[in-house]
Amino acid sequence: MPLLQAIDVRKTYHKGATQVPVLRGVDFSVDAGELVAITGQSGSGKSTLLHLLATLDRPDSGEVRYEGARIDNLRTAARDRLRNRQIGMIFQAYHLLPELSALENVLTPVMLRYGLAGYWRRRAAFRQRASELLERVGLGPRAAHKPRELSGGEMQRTAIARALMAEPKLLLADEPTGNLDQTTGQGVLKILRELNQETGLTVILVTHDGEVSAAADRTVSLVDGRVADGRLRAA
Ligand SMILES: Nc1ncnc2c1ncn2[C@@H]1O[C@H](COP(=O)(O)OP(=O)(O)OP(=O)(O)O)[C@@H](O)[C@H]1O
Repeated sequence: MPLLQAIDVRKTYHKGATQVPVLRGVDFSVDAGELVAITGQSGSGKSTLLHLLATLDRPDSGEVRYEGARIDNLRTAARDRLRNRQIGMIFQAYHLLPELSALENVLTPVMLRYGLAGYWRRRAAFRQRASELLERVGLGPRAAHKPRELSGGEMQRTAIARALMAEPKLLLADEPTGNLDQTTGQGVLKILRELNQETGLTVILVTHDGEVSAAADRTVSLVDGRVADGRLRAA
């Protein structure tokens, strides 16, 4: 069974009298352990699709399935639980909380999941894991820094550590290297690839960077609101 499936997913935006049909029947599936790149021209609907996969928005019709069960029609509480426990997300705008240190930002998913009392009981173990994740992305020495004291690449890596804190099975990333210079972007990509290989983390990332999609197992290309090809790359 695939980990994630989109079945005839459609989405049209309405702006006044104008209709913008973006997704016109998207079908694809991703198996556990894959690293898949979603590509397509600017405006082709990549971010829209990622938001639907992340249950941040709902399709007009069609289904999104996670481990075989529909997730496109979940109620808010169930959706929040799914996002908190199964799906990590990283965005181009890092959405770090400015008043918190890198370490505290990484800890926020477990605070949300377990509540402050629950967090407090297991605080030492959580802080240990958060520190290890920051080490993992090369930010051990920056743990106490606030976002404004971090570079773009460091903020992006903090966001990756945070996305992994709750041990998700699936990581969704919107242009994870988009704002970064080439070397830093390659570093971020390398981290995602290593996590994928070492822990079996499934990664779906949106990119318009050919180098990034070339590093993926497979590319899903959006053209005219549909998937153009699901070409398998040699391992
Ligand atoms: N909330 C919205 N209301 C109306 N139109 C929208 C909305 N969000 C996106 N669109 C339109 O939908 C289309 C797809 O947008 P989307 O952000 O999914 O594309 P993308 O492939 O991620 O683009 P890019 O590579 O430029 O980030 C665009 O034409 C955009 O103008």
